[in-house]
Amino acid sequence: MSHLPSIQIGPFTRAQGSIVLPGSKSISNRALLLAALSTGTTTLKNLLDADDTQVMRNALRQLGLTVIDQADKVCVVQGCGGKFPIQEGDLFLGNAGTAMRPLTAALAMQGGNYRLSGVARMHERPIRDLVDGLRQVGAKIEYELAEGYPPIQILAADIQIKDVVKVRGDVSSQFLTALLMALPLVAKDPVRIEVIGELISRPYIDITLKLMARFGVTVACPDAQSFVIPAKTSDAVYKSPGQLSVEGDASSASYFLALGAIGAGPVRVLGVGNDSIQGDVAFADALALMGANISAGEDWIEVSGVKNANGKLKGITIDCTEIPDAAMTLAIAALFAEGATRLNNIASWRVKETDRIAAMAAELRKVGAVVEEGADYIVVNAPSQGNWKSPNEGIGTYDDHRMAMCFSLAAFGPHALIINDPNCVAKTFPTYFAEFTKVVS
Ligand SMILES: O=C(O)C1=C[C@@H](OP(=O)(O)O)[C@@H](O)[C@H](O)C1
Ligand SMILES: C=C(OP(=O)(O)O)C(=O)O
Repeated sequence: MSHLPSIQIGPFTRAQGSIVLPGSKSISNRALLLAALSTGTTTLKNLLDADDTQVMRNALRQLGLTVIDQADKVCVVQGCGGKFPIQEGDLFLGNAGTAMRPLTAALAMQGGNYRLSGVARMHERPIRDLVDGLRQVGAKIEYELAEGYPPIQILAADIQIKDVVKVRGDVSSQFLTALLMALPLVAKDPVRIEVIGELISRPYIDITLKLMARFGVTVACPDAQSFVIPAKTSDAVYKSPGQLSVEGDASSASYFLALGAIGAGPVRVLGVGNDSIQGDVAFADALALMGANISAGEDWIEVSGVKNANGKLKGITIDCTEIPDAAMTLAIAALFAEGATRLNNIASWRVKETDRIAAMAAELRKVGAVVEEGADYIVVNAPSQGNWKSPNEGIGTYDDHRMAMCFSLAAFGPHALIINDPNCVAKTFPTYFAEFTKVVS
């Protein structure tokens, strides 16, 4: 997508309306890979159409899969029964963690030769814990540039499955997700994956387990740190469920829910609700703690203003380990809150699309907020009366879709705001600004 240098938006005072959410990135990329690895044909409905899912689809096509995009966000995948038709390739995976990490593990099980690379930032995002996990079962993986980071080369190897595979879970949950999805391809006997140390972003593991179950593989969880993959009973482990509907993206929902609170609402998101399998729906609970008026049904959530007597949100202290992505939206909601908002346990922000703690602190300060940042936390105090600013150079977005989407909400301050490189939203939500414009005034 072409990159618009910048846009000017706001100032806005009202937000009202409803939005049909694009499909969940996390569910879309898992479903694409599992459909590719399974026997049978899978029709995926409401698949996210964005950069992250495009690189996954392209990679699968390069590996010899038939992946057909149809009208109305339907995508049909013909599964290969576990063995990719093409056993070599040079795959470009952009900045999609949900493509890079799971594909690394699935390809390491294939016995072929592959190279995986991405954009410059992807080459600064860690993958060592996953590679260490895969090496325990005999995978041959080499780092092309810096040790511990993509690009990587996967070399043909004889996979020797072990009873126990250990993986660290404190840098990214995507390493465990990748092992969970890949090891059933080779498990002649049950394999136990043991998580060493803390497991962050746990709700994403639950998404993985639920989707694997939809494709016929049930993982047992004897305790919070252990996952037992069953022995494969036939050559093809994953079986297509036929059809799968992708929920709306709960992280994308967070911007509109926050709008409903700061712009009086009501703003309703359609596509996620009480029945969601995504951890980021808990963002609505965090917003409720700040004083927002929330209601929800099976597949919708609505926010209509704030119930606090002074009509303002109030600052909270909250552990964000389970909602790393939506937590960024809390940092922006803090601009409209009375009292400090402290987000704890967000160390993983530093290894995502950009160093999100540093980026968030720098740009929040530009609009006048008083910010304290630490290794794994951020404290945000709203600009005091008369101290809101609108930087002439614009708000930097650091090629991070969430920075652009978050800072669109800062246009509810007293000034118009320039957002630089707004098209970086294409990673997960290409139509974000068009949808945003429909609900704000
Ligand atoms: O597995 C997933 O779909 C994701 C896991 C999370 O990453 P970490 O586990 O690295 O926190 C999240 O931030 C990312 O956007 C999507
Ligand atoms: C961290 C994110 O992406 P990724 O899937 O690339 O890790 C994100 O979307 O906020």
